[in-house]
Amino acid sequence: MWSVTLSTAQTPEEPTAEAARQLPPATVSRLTLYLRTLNALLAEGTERVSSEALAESAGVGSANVRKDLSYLGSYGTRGVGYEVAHLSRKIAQALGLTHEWRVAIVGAGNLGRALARYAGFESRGFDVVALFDADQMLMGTEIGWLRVSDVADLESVLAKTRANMVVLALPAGVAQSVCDRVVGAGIHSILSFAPVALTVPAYVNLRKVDMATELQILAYHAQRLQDPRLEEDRPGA
Ligand SMILES: NC(=O)c1ccc[n+]([C@@H]2O[C@H](COP(=O)([O-])OP(=O)(O)OC[C@H]3O[C@@H](n4cnc5c(N)ncnc54)[C@H](O)[C@@H]3O)[C@@H](O)[C@H]2O)c1
Repeated sequence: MWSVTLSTAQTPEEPTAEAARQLPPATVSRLTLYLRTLNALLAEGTERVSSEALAESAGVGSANVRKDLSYLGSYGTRGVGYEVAHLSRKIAQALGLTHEWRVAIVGAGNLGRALARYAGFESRGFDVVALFDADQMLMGTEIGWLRVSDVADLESVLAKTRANMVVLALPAGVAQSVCDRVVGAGIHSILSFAPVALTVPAYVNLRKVDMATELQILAYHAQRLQDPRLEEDRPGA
């Protein structure tokens, strides 16, 4: 499962009580939201932000913000709030975004192509460095600023491009065997869109994106809100 180990020994500002601290998964998710907001504030030259303003823009409660940021040793100052640039740096550090993340996408179909063309990854710290497929018709074609590489050369291209993260945008039937090769090539961070359970060694971080499951969860909540027996659960009730 995804987890972030926060090293606390990097700068004098980090808490020193523990060598490393694991952030709760919900905190990790919210930190990404705060970071997006903070980066927008930085871009417009805002220097300080209150926990209330940060909470509102991230769509969470301000108590959550204070708790989440306290894991990072950032407590803000009453009446003054948080310093935007400092907090943005701290969150990026906690999320490992100060590392160089070089992402390879395997599968240059509808999804892989859309991901390869998406310009928004770079600004969030992820360089897409390679795109693979098995279809010989696609070899060498340009998608975004990448040329499709043959998956037969997976290991050598991953090494040459210094990729350290892989996205699998493959049919379910081939995902495990490609995943095994990716792990064998030394990649420890994998994001899979394939609708299949993949097995990886314990030292590999595997995340699965399943939009259909998310939609089902949304449908469940929508249906609950329509149930007359649950009147009191409705917003504004
Ligand atoms: N999780 C989600 O929310 C979500 C959303 C959309 C699609 N998907 C899944 O993502 C995957 C890709 O979807 P798509 O619409 O792009 O499919 P697609 O059929 O358009 O693309 C799949 C690509 O994988 C390539 N491929 C097949 N075997 C390969 C191999 N061994 N090595 C490298 N490339 C290989 C094919 O040539 C093709 O270009 C599917 O499994 C789909 O179910 C998931």
